[in-house]
Amino acid sequence: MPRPFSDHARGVFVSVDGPSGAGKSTIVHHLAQLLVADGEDVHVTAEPSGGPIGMLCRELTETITGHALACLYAADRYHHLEVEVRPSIQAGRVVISDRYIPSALVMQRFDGIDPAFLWHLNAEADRPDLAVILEADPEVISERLRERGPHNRFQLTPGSSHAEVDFYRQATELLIHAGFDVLRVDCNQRPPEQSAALIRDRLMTSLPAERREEIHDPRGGAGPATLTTAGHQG
Ligand SMILES: Nc1ncnc2c1ncn2[C@@H]1O[C@H](COP(=O)(O)OP(=O)(O)O)[C@@H](O)[C@H]1O
Ligand SMILES: Cc1cn([C@H]2C[C@H](O)[C@@H](COP(=O)(O)OP(=O)(O)O)O2)c(=O)[nH]c1=O
Repeated sequence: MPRPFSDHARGVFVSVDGPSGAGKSTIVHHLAQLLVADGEDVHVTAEPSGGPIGMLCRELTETITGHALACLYAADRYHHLEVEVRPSIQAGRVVISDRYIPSALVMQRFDGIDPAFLWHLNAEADRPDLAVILEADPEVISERLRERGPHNRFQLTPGSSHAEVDFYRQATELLIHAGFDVLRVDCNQRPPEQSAALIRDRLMTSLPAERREEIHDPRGGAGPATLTTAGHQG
């Protein structure tokens, strides 16, 4: 079962998902900067991870489909948790992952996979302390994607942004129903810096009191806040 917040030694785990072009990578970057300015040690990571299974995901997403690809992404997630995410959380860092479980509940739907299968496949992955879902209208994101060009085969299907937004809506409902702490952020009009500030503020209010006090304390002899970044950001 996913571990509750109180099991984390000191750190915090935040995931950021949302349709391609919604602004995940940009917002993750700004959020990390804000948290470092607050004195936090921050570790920015992404899925697929920079590890060996993540590399396979990147290599094979164009050629492997369906259940096999869903299992490959889930394998990467469990390995990523074990070797990178949990150790960082246990070291007291704020870990921000650009894509996590919600992306799996959405992207593999493009290959027609049953949401119940995707849910069970990911059921043992740690629950983030905060699951951020970026929301934007299909017209807004498809325009951004047109400008930058397609990143993957999912984006080549006509109307893919509409389907993706719809899949995210369903996934978000599922996550909320399962008790995830979900923060939906409307990214249609809001500049990415503002979205990042909103997430940071929400993070502060949902942290246990003793952790909030630590953040607001001057670091004293603790040394400067650090920002580490895993390879292969999205
Ligand atoms: N709120 C926003 N308003 C306008 N442009 C944005 C906004 N957020 C992101 N962008 C732009 O949209 C593009 C996609 O952003 P990116 O962060 O790569 O999205 P994602 O990681 O979700 O695919 C980038 O060119 C980025 O500068
Ligand atoms: C985490 C995850 C990613 N993916 C896919 C979606 C993207 O095609 C790719 C992530 O690449 P990324 O570089 O983040 O894509 P983008 O810039 O478009 O956001 O991996 C899945 O299919 N399932 C998953 O569980």
